[in-house]
Amino acid sequence: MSGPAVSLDAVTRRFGGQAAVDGVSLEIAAGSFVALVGASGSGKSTLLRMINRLVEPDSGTVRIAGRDISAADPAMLRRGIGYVFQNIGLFPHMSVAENVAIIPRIGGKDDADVAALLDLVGLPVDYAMRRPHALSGGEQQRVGVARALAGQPGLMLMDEPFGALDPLTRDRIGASMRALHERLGLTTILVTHDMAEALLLADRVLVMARGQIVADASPRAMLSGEAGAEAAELVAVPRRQTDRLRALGA
Ligand SMILES: Nc1ncnc2c1ncn2[C@@H]1O[C@H](COP(=O)(O)OP(=O)(O)OP(=O)(O)O)[C@@H](O)[C@H]1O
Repeated sequence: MSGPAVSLDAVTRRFGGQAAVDGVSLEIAAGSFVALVGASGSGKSTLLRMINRLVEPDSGTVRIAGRDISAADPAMLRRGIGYVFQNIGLFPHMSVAENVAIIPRIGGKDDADVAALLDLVGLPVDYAMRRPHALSGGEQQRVGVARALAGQPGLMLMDEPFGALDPLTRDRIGASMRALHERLGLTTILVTHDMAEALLLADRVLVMARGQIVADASPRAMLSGEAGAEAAELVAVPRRQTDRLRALGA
């Protein structure tokens, strides 16, 4: 099984005359893991949210598995797409199990196998009866991932999902997301501010600036400086940190 291909053709979205996403054309291969990086305000979230129609483009076409999504019913469309974002917003009055099961229930699908989903995201099964407030931030994000997976999506859209987590937890959840991506044959698009995370998790890194894709390369090509000045500037940050750490340890 493989998640769907996603394609954008000259997609533009303006807010108050300013283009947040400016004529972006892009082909994302089925089953790939793509990271979207770039400065704050460069248009990453807007681009991502046009793929599940939380934001509508002013012009251009978004296709999933070759189908123009503007013709789809937005609710139906979202049933096939997992969406995880920072501070996922679990329902506080519901148990973890109820939070996870709500997506398939809304979608009219069979009940979710909550135990299997918790296991998939690395949470103990006995967490199922807890309320969200009794979980750490990282555990809540894992529940958010389980909830997003409950509808058995082929496509996962992740918007800074690990942003509020400590670095160790972030590293662990990132690695388990990559493993889940492989295991479930997903297509994954991850928005992140962390270039090291993008380089370590993704097959392909897209750099956005001023609403456009200004670099598009594999992590290896990004690291070797073949992806242009904007990418080199971003890659320089983790590289400088690594050098400084190495110097400290010497
Ligand atoms: N609903 C909205 N109304 C008005 N302007 C918006 C709206 N959503 C986004 N924008 C503007 O569009 C631009 C791109 O925003 P977007 O959230 O896509 O950037 P981003 O790269 O995801 O930023 P960040 O990394 O800070 O999350 C910004 O200038 C933002 O202020």
